[in-house]
Amino acid sequence: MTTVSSSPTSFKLWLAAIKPPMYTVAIIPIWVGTAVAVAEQHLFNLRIFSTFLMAAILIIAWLNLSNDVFDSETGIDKNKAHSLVNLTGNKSLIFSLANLCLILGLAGIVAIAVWQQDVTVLTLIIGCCALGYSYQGPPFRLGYRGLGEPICFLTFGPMALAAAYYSQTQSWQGLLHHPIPFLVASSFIGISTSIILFCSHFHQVEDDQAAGKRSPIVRLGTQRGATLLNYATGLMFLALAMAISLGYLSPWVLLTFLSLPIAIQLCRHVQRHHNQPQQVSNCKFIAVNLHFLSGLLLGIGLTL
Ligand SMILES: C/C(=C\COP(=O)(O)OP(=O)(O)O)CCC[C@H](C)CCC[C@H](C)CCCC(C)C
Ligand SMILES: O=C(O)C1=CC(=O)c2ccccc2C1=O
Repeated sequence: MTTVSSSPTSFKLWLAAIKPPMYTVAIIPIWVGTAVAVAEQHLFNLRIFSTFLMAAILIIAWLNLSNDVFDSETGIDKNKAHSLVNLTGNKSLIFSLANLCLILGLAGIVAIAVWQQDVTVLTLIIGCCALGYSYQGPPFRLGYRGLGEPICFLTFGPMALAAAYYSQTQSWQGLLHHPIPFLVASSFIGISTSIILFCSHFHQVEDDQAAGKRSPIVRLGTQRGATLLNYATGLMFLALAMAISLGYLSPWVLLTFLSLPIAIQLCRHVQRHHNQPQQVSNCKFIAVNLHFLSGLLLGIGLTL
């Protein structure tokens, strides 16, 4: 078990275990789902938005803390010094903290349901959490079968954006009349979030194989994984460009293309280092930068 000291290395390990940049995955779907509502219905409720944002951050904290707990049970994290379970040596403490985050996060969503007298948002978010659990928790552990990316697409894309949209509008009317902006925006965010998860597998092939985890990179190999990353990234921006040129999205959405250099940096980096675990290990954080900047700009573009 790793001993906890107060050296700079230990500080870095704690930072890597807590993963502050990863919390942007909670912010962006709420931001973009709300932006679609603002663009279509000219509605914005700050109390609902800020409550939803805090609840989403707590749900991501649950997801990450419980991931370390469940992974400690399969042995997949035995070489991972920046696992919170390895750092503290106290699995039940981390599990209790995870459950506290989930309860507080869901309490925020329940508050929205009570204020609005409507359980639609709560139902969608409970669905997201159940799918998040099925990714990593027993007896499902669907991530071990390579199903993480489709789950990630569905939950962080259409489901989370629909929940954020509905929390502002309390109606599906606008979406039913003009579904294209929602479909394009939610696919964009679904793909960019799945790219983060996809990139997190490149440097872990050996540990994943040893623990019986059939991640997409274990299944495809790193070279084909790098090629698939190019296609997924290209598709994301191509769909956006088509929706803008066909007049479904405002030209302001072109602002999103300011994040294209990060997409190019990510694809080049992975193409060059896909089979060098040490060098490719930071690609997940390039993917986080791409997801954050593109999502931020997409939300701004939609509301202008
Ligand atoms: C915990 C996740 C990935 C870590 O996976 P892995 O074990 O391979 O990595 P480590 O090496 O770091 O251990 C993310 C998994 C995401 C999951 C497929 C879907 C989660 C859905 C969320 C609950 C949705 C929340 C929506 C929110 C905005 C309200
Ligand atoms: O620790 C990780 O690798 C991830 C954590 C996380 O919360 C997340 C959320 C959405 C997509 C990917 C990821 C991770 O890869």
